Amino acid sequence: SLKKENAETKKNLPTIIWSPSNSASISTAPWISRPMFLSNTVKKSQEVGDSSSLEYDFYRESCPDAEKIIRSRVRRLYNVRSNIAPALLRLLFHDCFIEGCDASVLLDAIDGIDSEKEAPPNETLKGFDLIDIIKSDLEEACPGIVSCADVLVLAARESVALAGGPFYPLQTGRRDSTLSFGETAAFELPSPQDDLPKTIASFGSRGFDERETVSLLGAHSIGTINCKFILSRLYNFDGTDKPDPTLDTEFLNLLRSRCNNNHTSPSLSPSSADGSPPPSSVEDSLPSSSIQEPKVEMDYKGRGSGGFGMLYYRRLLQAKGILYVDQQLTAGEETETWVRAYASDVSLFRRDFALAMMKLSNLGVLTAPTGQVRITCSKVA
Ligand code: HEM
Ligand SMILES: [Ca+2]
Repeated sequence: SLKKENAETKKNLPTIIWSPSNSASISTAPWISRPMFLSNTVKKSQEVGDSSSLEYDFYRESCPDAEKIIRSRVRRLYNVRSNIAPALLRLLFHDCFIEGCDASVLLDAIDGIDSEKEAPPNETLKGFDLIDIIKSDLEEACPGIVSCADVLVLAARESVALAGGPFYPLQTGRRDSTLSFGETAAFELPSPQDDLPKTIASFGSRGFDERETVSLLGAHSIGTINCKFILSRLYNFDGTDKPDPTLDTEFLNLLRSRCNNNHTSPSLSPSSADGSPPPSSVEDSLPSSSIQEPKVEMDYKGRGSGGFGMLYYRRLLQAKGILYVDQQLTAGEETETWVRAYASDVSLFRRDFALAMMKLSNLGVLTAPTGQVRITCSKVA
C-alpha cells in the first residue's frame, strides 16, 4: 500500500489515503461527536501564522521537482540508516510546537543569543545534518527557492511513510523565521515527566483536542529513548527510591536490564564497529553514532504485527508505556478511550494520525511577505 500511496503523492492529490469502508465505519462510530474536517484554527494568540495562504504544490513552477527531490533523498538516507525517520519526525514536532513550523529550531546561536538547539529539551535532537543534505540537493536544483520549513514538513512526511505510517497530503509555501526562540523552547516543549493535565493543556493551547493529542503521541512507536529520560521511573520514582508502581513488573525488569542506574555500561550498538568501506556518497559519510548513550528502542518488537501505532497503544493498555508522559494517556477517561480505540482499530489510528500531522505541519506558519527563504538552514539568510 506504500507504493500506492506514493503514486498518489506524485499527483499531489489533496486526499487522505484511507479506504472508503473504513471511513464509513468511522463516521458511525459512537465517539465521533464533531465533523471530520481539518480545522486550521490556531488558538495561540501570539501566532501570526496563516496556513490559508499555503498551496498544494506551491513550487510547481519555481521548483517543480522539489517534492520528488526531497522524497528521493530521504529514501536513500533511510536505506542506509532507518533511524533518520524518527529523528526527522521529532525534529518537526519540536519546530512546529515552538512558534509554528518556521524552521526556527534549525538556527544556530548567534551573538550569544541562545538558539532553540541549546534549550535543554532539544539537547538530544538529531537530524540537522540530514536537513542540510536535503537542502543542498534543492539548492543545486533551484537555488534560493524552497524554504527550510517546507523541507522539514515534507521530510517528516516521507519519514512517517517509510516507517510504516500513513501518507498525508501537505500544502507548501511556508517561509523561514529570522529568529530562534531558545527561551520559549526551554519553557514550552513538553517534558517526559509531565502528567496528563499538563500534556492536555500544552497541546490544547496549540489547538489540539484530546483525541488529536493521543493520536500524535503514537509517533512514539518509532525511535529510541535515552535511558536518562526514564531512570527515575525505573529506580527512584518521585523520590520514593522505588520504581513507578504503575509500571508492569516484567516490563520494568526488561527496561532495567537496558538501563542500569549507574550509567557506566552503555550498550554499544552492534553495528558501530564495522569495517565499512570509505565513504563514497553522502549517505555513506553520515556520522556513525559510535559514542552511544544507553537507550531503549520504542519499537523493540519490530515493525511487524500492528506496525506503526497499534503496538504503542496496546502496550499502554498493558502498563508498558516507556515514558511517564506516554503511560499517562491511560489516566484520563477520554484519552483512555482513544488509546483503546487505536489499540484495536489501526485504520482509525492511521487516519487520525494523518489528520493530526497535517494540522501539526500547518501550525503558525509564516507565508510571504513575512519570513524568508534561508539558503543554509542553520543561518538566517
Ligand atoms: C508530551 C509530548 C511529548 C514528550 C514529552 C516527548 C518526549 C520525548 C522524549 C523524552 C524522547 C526521547 C528523546 C531521546 O532519547 O533522544 C522522545 C522521542 C521521540 N519523540 Fe517525543 N515527545 C512528545 C511528543 C511527541 C510528538 C507529538 C511527536 C511527533 C509527532 C514525537 C516524536 C518523537 C520521536 C519520533 C521520537 C524518537 C526520536 C529518535 O529516535 O530519534 N514526540 N520524545
Ligand atoms: Ca518553530
